[in-house]
Amino acid sequence: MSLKIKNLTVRFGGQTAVDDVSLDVPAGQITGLVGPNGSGKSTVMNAATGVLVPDRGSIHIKDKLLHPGRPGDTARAGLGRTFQIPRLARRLTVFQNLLAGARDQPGEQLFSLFFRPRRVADAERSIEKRAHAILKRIGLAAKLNTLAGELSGGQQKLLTMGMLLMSDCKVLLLDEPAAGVNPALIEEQILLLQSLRDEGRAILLVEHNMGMISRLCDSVCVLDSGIKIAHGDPETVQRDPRVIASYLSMQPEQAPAKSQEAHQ
Ligand SMILES: Nc1ncnc2c1ncn2[C@@H]1O[C@H](COP(=O)(O)OP(=O)(O)OP(=O)(O)O)[C@@H](O)[C@H]1O
Repeated sequence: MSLKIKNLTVRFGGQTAVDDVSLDVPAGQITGLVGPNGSGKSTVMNAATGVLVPDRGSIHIKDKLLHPGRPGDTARAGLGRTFQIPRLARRLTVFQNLLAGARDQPGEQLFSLFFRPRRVADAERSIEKRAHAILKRIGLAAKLNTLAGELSGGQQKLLTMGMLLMSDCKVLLLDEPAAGVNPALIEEQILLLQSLRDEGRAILLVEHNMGMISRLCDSVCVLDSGIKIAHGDPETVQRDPRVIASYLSMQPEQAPAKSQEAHQ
């Protein structure tokens, strides 16, 4: 299942945050979305998830046009996202957070709850089984009873990815999964993302960590002031003079070299 963003333009008042950006996020690939702070990456993500209605352009999943401003429809179509700051129920356990990530649980419907109790119990057992398998996969099996708020930042990010897997999202938008995460957990994230790609999921990865981008991405799209200035394989893009110029004009704390240091 692929994601296509066509001719996206988003304005905030007089400011154009994203200017006629088109982007394909194919199934079975990891597509990077990079650019200096304020270049429009989150705005693209917000338009793709349907929480933001663009001034122009359209979003398609598996060639089906999505109606802007209807995030519920977008989620049902199989798209899920994580955030720079993980959104979790911090006072629930890791396992409870995962269970909350499952969609279409029959126990949520009063009719099923009262008149089809066996079906509800069977569904709950299968959801719990899936949650255990996902816990293993994200490396948090030993933490199932830990409160989500007590996990490290990196573990919280792994948990939010696990929640997307609970709802079996086929298109994953990941917002800076490596930011503030220790190098050992970044390695776990990389292995997880490679396996998700190999399963045929489409992944859009927003990340300042250029080491992670180079290792993982099949292609990279670079934004600068809302404009797409380059798109291609990571090596070619990093040698592109417009990309170099764009990053050279960044503040030192945003520059890719710093992210690479954090990665090493
Ligand atoms: N809700 C909003 N209202 C007004 N301006 C906004 C809004 N959201 C974003 N912007 C502006 O749009 C531009 C693009 O912002 P955006 O957050 O998409 O960039 P970004 O590349 O994700 O940045 P960062 O790397 O810091 O997360 C910025 O100039 C920002 O100030």
